[in-house]
Amino acid sequence: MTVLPWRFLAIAVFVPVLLVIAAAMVGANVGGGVERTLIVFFINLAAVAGMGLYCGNSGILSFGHLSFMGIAAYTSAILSLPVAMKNMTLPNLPPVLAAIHLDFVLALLVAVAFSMLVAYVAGLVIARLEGAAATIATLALLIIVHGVIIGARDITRGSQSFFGVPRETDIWVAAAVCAVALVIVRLFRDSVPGLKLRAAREDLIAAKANGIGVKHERMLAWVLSAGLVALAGVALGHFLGAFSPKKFYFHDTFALLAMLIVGGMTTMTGAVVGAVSITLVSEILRRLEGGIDLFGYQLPEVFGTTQIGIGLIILLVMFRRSDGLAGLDEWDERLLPWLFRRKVPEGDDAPKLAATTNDATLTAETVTKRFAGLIAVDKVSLSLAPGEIVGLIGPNGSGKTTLLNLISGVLPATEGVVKKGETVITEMPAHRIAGLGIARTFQNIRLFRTLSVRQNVLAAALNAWPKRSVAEAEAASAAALDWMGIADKAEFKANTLSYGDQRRVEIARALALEPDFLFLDEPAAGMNREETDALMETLRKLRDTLGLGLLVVDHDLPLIVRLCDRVVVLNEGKLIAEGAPGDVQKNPDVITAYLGRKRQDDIAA
Ligand SMILES: Nc1ncnc2c1ncn2[C@@H]1O[C@H](COP(=O)(O)OP(=O)(O)OP(=O)(O)O)[C@@H](O)[C@H]1O
Repeated sequence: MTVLPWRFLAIAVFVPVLLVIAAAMVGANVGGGVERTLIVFFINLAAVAGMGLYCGNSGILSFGHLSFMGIAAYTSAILSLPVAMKNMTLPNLPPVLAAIHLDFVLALLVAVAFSMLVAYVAGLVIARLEGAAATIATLALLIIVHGVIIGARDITRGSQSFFGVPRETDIWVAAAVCAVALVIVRLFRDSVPGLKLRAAREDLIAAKANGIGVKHERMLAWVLSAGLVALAGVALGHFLGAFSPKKFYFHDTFALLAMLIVGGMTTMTGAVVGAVSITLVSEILRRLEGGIDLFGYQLPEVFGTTQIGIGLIILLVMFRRSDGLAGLDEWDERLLPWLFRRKVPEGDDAPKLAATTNDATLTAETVTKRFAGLIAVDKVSLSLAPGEIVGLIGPNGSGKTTLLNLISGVLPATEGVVKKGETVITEMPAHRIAGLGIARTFQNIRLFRTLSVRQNVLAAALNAWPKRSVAEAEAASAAALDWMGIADKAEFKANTLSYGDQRRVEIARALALEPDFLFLDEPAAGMNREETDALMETLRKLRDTLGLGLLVVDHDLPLIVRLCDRVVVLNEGKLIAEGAPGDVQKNPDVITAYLGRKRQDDIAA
């Protein structure tokens, strides 16, 4: 399922496919060295794009993908080797394998499927890991697979060259492999799992708090990307005709990673730019490495020039453009931005957020949170009814944000129970709690910074429960943006907006989940008085129109007093007062603890 209309994506993939076909035609006509270089280029590009599908969308760099290239190349080679040849070169091959002889296409399909199966098994561990741990695990995978290939001598000829592989990869096969990889990578980026993964890549905590659980999406990206790299591996094996395990180890991992990093690993465009740049630079440096004649002066051979040169290019790109030469946008997003502008119906046809039908109360019963020696929240009980606006106040460090984190599942409670109606949600992961209709914003704005405003909100809207279609989620997103008055900024990147607008996007993102309860952590921070008043008006309207229960944390006391039906006061993790804003304001404990003696005098005056 894609989050962009198919006709847009058709344009986005049509151009690169056309370029691949054009390049293949040139290569086929010119022949010789150019054709060979182009074949290798297509195969490398397919592999880099495949790696980018996982690395770019998840934000996790992988050192392990060459293992899938190796697994696929060996599998396809063994399956397609003629039986007589196998008897001669692999006398100890298990009988089942010795008797099999598949044609190229069938061998390719089996090899890719087998590689994806291995990826799935490895993914049970790797796809659950985050950040550096995941990257290191992929490195371990590369080493393990390399060891297995060398160790399985009867099947792979160990570290010796595996030869006699039918040479089936011509320029058209390589071009087809490349085109398939580019199309799948581009489509995945704007698929529902692709958008969720990219959101989680930008901010995992915010993603979870907006209902985005990425376990399945990460596994899907891992297995799909392994499949594409495997496809490239089969093509490579049947192009070379002979290879050894070192072809699928560190040296080539470095070369492909260089393409990925230099081009930019988050896009298909980046894969193309990276593959073109590194191929060109490698070709030039390789010639230099062998020593060249420069205007009659013979330059000496300098071994290692290619590696050093590529290393320097990586350094330079990281220094000047850390997102890679192609940046974070696809070519179509950059050159054809009008493709992505959406017309939202207006007037009576304008999309609307549905009013909540929830009648369950949210309750926290004696919840406690201990951080090592510190008790941040100490046996606090709190309730929030549908349609109620509750203010949560207290001095700095009194435990307000921690309490929101406990109820929304961002932090596990040390003790206590949180329930929505009769449903206990204390042990639930944050994304499931969000799916149950409990949405929130953060004190330190947590947007998916490099995604557009529309994508930020849509990524959340897709997780509302019961499940809805992309069109319904888009309608909810448009309505949420309209509520917060930022519909006209839908195509802006979130990190380009003003502070106030970023806060509004965060609220719109939470609203797009069509929640029953909404927690706002300092929603007016950074807004001027006019903006704060407008926000208050919107929040009140949200309650009146949609029936939401709102829990608002803010240091702006006039806002809290004017907005809230009830106020809860924390001090040093303990609940010290609760009641109508007017009563709480006069409570001596609150005045002492929260406002201090000086303000006490001010208020009395
Ligand atoms: N992850 C954490 N690890 C250790 N201590 C923490 C953690 N999060 C919060 N604390 C501590 O818990 C206490 C309560 O912090 P919390 O952020 O909930 O207060 P707050 O009332 O929201 O403060 P503020 O108004 O300044 O945002 C503070 O002493 C804080 O330092």
